[in-house]
Amino acid sequence: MTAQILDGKATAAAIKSELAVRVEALKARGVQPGLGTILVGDDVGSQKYVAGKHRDCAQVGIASIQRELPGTASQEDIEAVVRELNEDPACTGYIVQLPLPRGVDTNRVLELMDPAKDADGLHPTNLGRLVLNESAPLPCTPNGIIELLRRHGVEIDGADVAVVGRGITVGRSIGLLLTRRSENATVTLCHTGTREMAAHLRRADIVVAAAGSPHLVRPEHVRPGAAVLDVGVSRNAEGKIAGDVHPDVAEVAGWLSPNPGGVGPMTRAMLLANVVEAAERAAGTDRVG
Ligand SMILES: Nc1nc2c(c(=O)[nH]1)N[C@@H](CN(C=O)c1ccc(C(=O)N[C@@H](CCC(=O)O)C(=O)O)cc1)CN2
Repeated sequence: MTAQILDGKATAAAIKSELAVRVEALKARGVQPGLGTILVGDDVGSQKYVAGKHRDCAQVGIASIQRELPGTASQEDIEAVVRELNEDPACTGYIVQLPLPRGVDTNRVLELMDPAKDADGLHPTNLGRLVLNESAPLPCTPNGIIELLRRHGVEIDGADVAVVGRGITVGRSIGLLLTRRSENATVTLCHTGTREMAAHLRRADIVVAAAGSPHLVRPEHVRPGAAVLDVGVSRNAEGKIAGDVHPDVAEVAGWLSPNPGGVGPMTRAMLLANVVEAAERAAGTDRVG
């Protein structure tokens, strides 16, 4: 078997075209959505991801607001920029690029954000709303994974899903989305303390690998025909990317998201979707395009 590719790049391009129409409709009503980013430090990966977010904004007509701080910035320096974007009317939504440098209290920074401007869906109020089944911006990578599966016709309803990794951008929140009535999956969250991880993976219809551990998921871990999403990214000394999924998994899986070109572009597309939805909500209608 050779897996069908879950093409995130092409899917994200289609989503961006749909969003561009909605942004036009907002602008026709005098509403200009604007995405802010706060980048602290000089991590090459983070710089690339933030640059990509602003390229996407230009493509769909969203204004860009960029704030950069050195890796030596203090907690107070970062919080001052958060307060500034909370108050800036041109910034209709924003993100704090993660991870923040060691020593910074990430939770305190996230909690200081205005939840109405939280374009990542990572503010505790918005995560709480998700738990309570209330309307909230959805975390971008989990939402991107679901959209990627849906648009490729992979059955989620009733599926057994194994997630590897308990980070805040993916592992912690994806179960909240996948177990909603609209998705109806059964989710097992595996992590470094999980015994028999191979057995959990082998049983799954869908595997989401988000551990940041190169080639952790190997062909013998995957049920033939399963869908495998490669989310983790590790970079070697030369900056070359390795995903969490071994390339030979393509011989066993029914669907496989490439890395790069899979979940990453979908994460960015869902960020834009959150910005557009927030602007539409603020304009007094759920969808104007
Ligand atoms: N505030 C946030 N921080 C982080 C998030 C997040 O959702 N919000 N997720 C990740 C990084 N991330 C988004 O910020 C992200 C990762 C990957 C990509 C992407 O498009 N990757 C490309 C490859 C790019 C390259 O060459 O390196 C791909 O997969 O094709 C975009 C965004 C952690 N931080």
